[in-house]
Amino acid sequence: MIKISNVRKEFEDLEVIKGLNLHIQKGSIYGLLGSNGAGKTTLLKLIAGIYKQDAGDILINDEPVFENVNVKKKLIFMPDALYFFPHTSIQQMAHFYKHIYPSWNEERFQKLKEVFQIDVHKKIHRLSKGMQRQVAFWLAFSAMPDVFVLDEPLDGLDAVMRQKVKNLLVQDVAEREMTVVISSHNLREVEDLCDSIGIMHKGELIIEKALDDLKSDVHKIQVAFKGNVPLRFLEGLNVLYKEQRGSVLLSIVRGKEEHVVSHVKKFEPAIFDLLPLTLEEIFIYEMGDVGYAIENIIV
Ligand SMILES: Nc1ncnc2c1ncn2[C@@H]1O[C@H](COP(=O)(O)OP(=O)(O)OP(=O)(O)O)[C@@H](O)[C@H]1O
Repeated sequence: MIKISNVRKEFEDLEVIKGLNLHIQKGSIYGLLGSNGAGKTTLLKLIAGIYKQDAGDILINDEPVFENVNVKKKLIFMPDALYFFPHTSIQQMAHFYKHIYPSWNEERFQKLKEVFQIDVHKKIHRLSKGMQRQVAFWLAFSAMPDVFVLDEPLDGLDAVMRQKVKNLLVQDVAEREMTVVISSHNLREVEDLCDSIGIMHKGELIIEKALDDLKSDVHKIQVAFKGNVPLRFLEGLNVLYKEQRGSVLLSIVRGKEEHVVSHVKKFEPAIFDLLPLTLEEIFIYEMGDVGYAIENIIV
């Protein structure tokens, strides 16, 4: 669906995207994570055809996106800083969208009044930040895009509205295979929503995996032994991090769960817990691996 091959982008001699490759399946919700300044917004703007890459290809359904009306009429980009025409009402903006997006669904726009409950005659620039964000979603969902690219989209929405918007997103993915690319620093939200994850750092994609694979590959283990930790205990494990807290040894290990469990049990620990890592913990570990670490990653 979305295919990015060897893409590079520079701003004034600063290489912001460094030969990046990415493949996003149709009907997938792809979460783009990364450190500040990693290049996420730049990448999203390249995918949306707002920026032109200096090298490489960006294809949506096998067509280049930049200055391609055919692709852009089926794609919506929601930036982190929203922009609406000044002095325009929701109704007028809907009218504008109707002429831009051939798949605009007026019935859906009317129906979504029940969800968003804002007077369509209100001038958008007079609404609160969160309400403006609601209007952006309202218009986007009514335009029925095939591809929805969102940069930090849920910021500013209250918890109830966040849930409603997430439900609408998931519904569009399930019912008509909309493809979603979403960047966020809220990892819990990404964990709820996304099926695939890409982690960026300094213009590169350092990890790209299905969320389930990412989570089943790394574990947190807590063990305690009657005496000292047996000498060869850690040797058979792929240890990413370890920390002794009193008699308990906490470690993060990579590998299949069955292998980890059978290895640990051979040493007959007095206490043994194997816990899944949250996406937040995986993110922090992976960033640590590329030199972007904090002191203590076990929480
Ligand atoms: N229009 C621009 N002109 C010059 N430099 C830019 C421009 N846009 C982005 N950059 C630079 O590109 C780098 C990546 O910025 P980008 O906004 O893509 O990062 P990000 O991953 O979205 O960051 P954050 O998580 O902090 O929002 C930064 O060093 C930024 O200063």
